[in-house]
Amino acid sequence: MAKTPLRVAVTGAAGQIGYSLLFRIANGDMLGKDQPVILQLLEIADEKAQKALKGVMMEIDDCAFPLLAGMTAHADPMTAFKDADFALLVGARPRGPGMERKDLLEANAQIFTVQGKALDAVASRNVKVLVVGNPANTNAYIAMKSAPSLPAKNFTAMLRLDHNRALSQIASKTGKPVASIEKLCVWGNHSPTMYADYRFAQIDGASVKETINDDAWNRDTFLPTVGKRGAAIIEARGLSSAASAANAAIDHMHDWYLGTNGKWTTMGIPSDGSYGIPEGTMFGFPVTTENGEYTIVQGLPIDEFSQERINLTLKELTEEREGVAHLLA
Ligand SMILES: NC(=O)C1=CN([C@@H]2O[C@H](COP(=O)(O)OP(=O)(O)OC[C@H]3O[C@@H](n4cnc5c(N)ncnc54)[C@H](O)[C@@H]3O)[C@@H](O)[C@H]2O)C=CC1
Ligand SMILES: O=C([O-])CC(=O)C(=O)O
Repeated sequence: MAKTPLRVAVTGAAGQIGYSLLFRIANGDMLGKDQPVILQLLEIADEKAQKALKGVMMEIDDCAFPLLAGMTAHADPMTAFKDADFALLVGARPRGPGMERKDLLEANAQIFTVQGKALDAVASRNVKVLVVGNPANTNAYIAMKSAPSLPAKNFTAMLRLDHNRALSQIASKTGKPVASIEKLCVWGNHSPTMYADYRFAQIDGASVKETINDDAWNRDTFLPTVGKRGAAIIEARGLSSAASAANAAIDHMHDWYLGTNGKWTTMGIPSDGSYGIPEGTMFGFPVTTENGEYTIVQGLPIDEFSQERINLTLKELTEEREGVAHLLA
C-alpha cells in the first residue's frame, strides 16, 4: 500500500538553494524513493519573489515527479508550516564578499523568531526542523526558543556541509573514496571556528590520523580549508554555495529520518550537556541516528588541542547568543 504523504515546508523557496533543493525532495532523495511528499513553499510577501516562486513551481510540475502528492505557495509562515512534518528554514539573506556569517545576525534573527512562533502554533508536534539560513546555529537556537511547546530536540542546525567538505578533503589527501571514511565529525558553530576532527576517523579500519600523520597539515591546511570554504566559494562564484548546501540539507534530513545504520555523522543540535557544552547550546556534535532520533556519540577523549578548538567555537556561539538575547526576552 502506498505510504501517506509527508508534508515538507521549505522557506526561501525561490532562492538559489531552493532551486537545487526542491527538485531533490520531490524526487525522493530526502525521505526515500517510496515516500510521497507535499511541498509547502514559503517566500516573502513580495510580488517579484512570489512570481519567481510560481516559476519554480511550474518547473517542478514539468518534472512530473511520481512522489509529489501536492504543492502550495505561501507568503505567511502560519499557513506554510500547517501540519508540517519537516521544515527546512533556508530563507534568509546570504553573505557577500568580505562578510562573516555572524554579520547576518541582525538581518536574519528576526525571521527565526517569527518562524519559530509559527512552527509552535501550527506544525506537527513531531516536526523535524533544519535551519540552513545563516548564522545557522544561532538562528536554530532562536527558532527553538521561540517554539516552547515543541520539543527542543526537534530543532537542528546545518553542519553537514562542513562535514561533507571535510570528508572530501580527507578523501583527496589520502587518495581513498569518500564512502570509505567513517567516524569523522565537526564540532561547534557553522563558521570558520568550527572544528573538523579526524582523530577518530577510519578508512577500512585504519586510522586516518595515523595514515595522514601530519599535524601541521591538520592545523595549517585542513582546518582553514574546511573552515573558510564558504568564503572561497563566494570569492570564486560571486555567490554563496547553493547546490552543495542543498545537498547537505538533503543528507541531514535523510539521515535524521532514515537512520545512519550505526555510522557517525554531524548535526547541529541543542546540547544535553555532553562534552561540557552548556545545555541548549546549538552545537555541532558527532551523532548516530535511528528511528528518527539522533544520539550523541559519547566517551570520546578530548585532547588539549581539540579542547582549545572546542572552547573557541563555543565562545563564539555564546557571544552570538548574547547578541540576540533581546529578541527572546
Ligand atoms: N548552513 C549552511 O551550511 C549554509 C547556509 N547558507 C545560507 O542559506 C541562506 C539562503 O541562501 P541562498 O538560497 O543562497 O539565498 P538567496 O538570497 O538566493 O535566497 C534566499 C531566499 O529567501 C527568501 N526569504 C528571505 N526572507 C524570508 C522569509 N522571512 N521567509 C521566507 N523566505 C524568505 C528570499 O526572498 C530569497 O528568495 C543564506 O542565509 C545563506 O547564508 C548558505 C549555504 C550554506
Ligand atoms: O559561506 C557562506 O556564507 C554560505 C555558507 O554558509 C557556506 O557555504 O558554508
